[in-house]
Amino acid sequence: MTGQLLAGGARELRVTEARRQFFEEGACPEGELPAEVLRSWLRCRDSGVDYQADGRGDPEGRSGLVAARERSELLLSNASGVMEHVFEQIRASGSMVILADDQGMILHSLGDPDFVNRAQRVALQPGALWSESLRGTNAIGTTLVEAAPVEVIGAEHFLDRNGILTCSAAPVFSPTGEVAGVLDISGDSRSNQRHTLGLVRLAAQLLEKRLFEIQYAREIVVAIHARPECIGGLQEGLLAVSPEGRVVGANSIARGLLKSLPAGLEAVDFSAVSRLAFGSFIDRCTRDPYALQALDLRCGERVFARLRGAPPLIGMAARGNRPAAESPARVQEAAPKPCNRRTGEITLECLATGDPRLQLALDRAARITGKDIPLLIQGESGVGKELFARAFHFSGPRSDGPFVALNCAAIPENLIESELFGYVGGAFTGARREGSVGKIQQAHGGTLFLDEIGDMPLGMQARLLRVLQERCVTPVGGQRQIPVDISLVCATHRMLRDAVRAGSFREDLYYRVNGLTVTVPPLRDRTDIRSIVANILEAELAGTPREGQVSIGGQVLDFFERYPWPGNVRQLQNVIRVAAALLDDDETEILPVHLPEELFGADPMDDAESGQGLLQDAGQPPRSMAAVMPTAQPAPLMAAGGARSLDEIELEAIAVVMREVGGNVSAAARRLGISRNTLYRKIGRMS
Ligand SMILES: Nc1ncnc2c1ncn2[C@@H]1O[C@H](COP(=O)(O)OP(=O)(O)OP(=O)(O)O)[C@@H](O)[C@H]1O
Repeated sequence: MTGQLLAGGARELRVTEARRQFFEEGACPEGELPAEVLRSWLRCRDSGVDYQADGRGDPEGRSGLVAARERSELLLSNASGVMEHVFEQIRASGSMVILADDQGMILHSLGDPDFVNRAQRVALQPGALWSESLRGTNAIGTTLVEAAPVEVIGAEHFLDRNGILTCSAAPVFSPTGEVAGVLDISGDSRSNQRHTLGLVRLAAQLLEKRLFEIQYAREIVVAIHARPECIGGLQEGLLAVSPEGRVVGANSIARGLLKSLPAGLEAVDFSAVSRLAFGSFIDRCTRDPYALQALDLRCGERVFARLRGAPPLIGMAARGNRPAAESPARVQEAAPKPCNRRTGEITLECLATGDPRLQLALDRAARITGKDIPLLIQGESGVGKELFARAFHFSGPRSDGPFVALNCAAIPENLIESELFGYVGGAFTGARREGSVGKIQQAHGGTLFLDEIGDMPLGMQARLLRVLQERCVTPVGGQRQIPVDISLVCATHRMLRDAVRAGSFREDLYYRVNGLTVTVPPLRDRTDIRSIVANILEAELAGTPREGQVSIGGQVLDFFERYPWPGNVRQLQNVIRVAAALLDDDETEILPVHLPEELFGADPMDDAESGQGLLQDAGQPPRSMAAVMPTAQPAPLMAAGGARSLDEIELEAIAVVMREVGGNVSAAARRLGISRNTLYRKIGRMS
């Protein structure tokens, strides 16, 4: 403390001497004063401010104050809470907290009565103008000029009469980057506190944040910071972005991070500050609203980012690359989107590969896109119901909105409620402090896909019905109803009508969810297997060096067309994935040898023992891959043309053993005394 006093005393002496040199000798005492104070002294001298003045600058009349307060109403009404909070920290320190507008007019103050009386003697009170041009160097006026926090202690004030003050001030920036006002803490020059400037800076940031949140309550707000742990705290940068991807607001921290935002923000596109397009950012956030996304900025820095606010805003954003007023009819006229099977962005048209039953379902679904009619998709497991639902979503006017899927059979009954409806912070033990946004809300502006709706618990069915009727959702533990705008698509592998009869599915919900019912046929009944295979292979190899290089052998395709596919398209997809992975570097055709072992007869439906097999009757579905192995009739060692080659004999031996073991490669390898890999290689030569 004594040290601090001594340091304070030495500083005072230095400033007194600098003052003498400046005013009496016209010198510029560099190094003796903080740079911003010296800059200010020079400005004051250049503009003719009289440092000995004492009669100027009395408070404006009451009408001036009323007008100024009206002009800064938003600032004033939001500042009082912050000011009270700051005042609590400095109470009894002989100080006051002051809010001034962007001209330096004091709008409001809170202070210790003792100091308030003394402050009034120098007109530090509401209604007084503390611009630098009027009162010389002072924390409020100089902060406005410098647009940065400033501390002015004792004799550093330009006017002699203000030497009794010590003042610390920080600018409050508007969300468009202009200085909207100044927060200041002033006290007796003898009681300068070291941390005051830090405190007033924090308070200004808090106020800025509040103003930002109010102004952009309806916009998409993105929180950013270079350090992930700062997101959610006072230090986070905030960006407000319009649904079209235009940055319309940024707090001062975000401006610091982005480096090149102009004040006023006219026409700044998100892509001008970030390398990741706004639509892609929104997509990532929609997939996981709580994950931090890394954003590489155009200025070369990397920050972490998270969407703030309720997901309804996400929906609006995602839709927003097109004007809100655009009619569904026009949207449908737009050029069809190309299929992207890897990202799941496909349309109903992409799914039309020639099967007449599926075509009927596609045509009917296409007629209701953009209409408020719920779609119910029926079909066995793995037939492509979710893919159908996605295609329906991407074929309609909501295609730029989120597609949010929930499998009602895959999550425990006690979690469905919070997954679907979300919850507020502290709603139950183990709940996240910040709460969680449910799938229904996440789907706002887009499509909610409820897979296996028939497995939804009855209690949940009642709540879902209410949401569908009222178009509002109330998170678990919350009171507020949040409006939602969703298109509903449900899927089930069982007959919902039977579930209604059995009492496990509510009849009223049944009628709500099946506006239109379509059925996706099982793979064994489809006539377009070759097209599906081609699509799967293409998607599987896309982006790899083998893209477009691999084909599927005729024998394998024949087998695929006759196999019953109990696991439907999902099983077929796995088979092709494995086969593609088993290809050697120099192989470009998928052959029987590349197919997974279970298709070779390990299957319980294996028909090897039934005597059926290698030579199938046309039209008879094979039960195993053994059925498509080459015919293996034992042949004599000597043929008509003389002794046969060792290769031929070896291949025949393999074919005989394969037949005996019903196509089971492991068993055949054991019996032949060679490894499975060697056997695979040799079988490859046979095909
Ligand atoms: N026509 C198709 N072409 C290519 N791949 C397809 C096709 N139909 C479905 N698939 C693929 O098959 C897999 C299973 O499809 P999907 O998940 O849509 O089936 P589902 O009927 O919803 O399954 P479940 O009943 O188990 O939920 C997915 O990986 C999907 O991409």
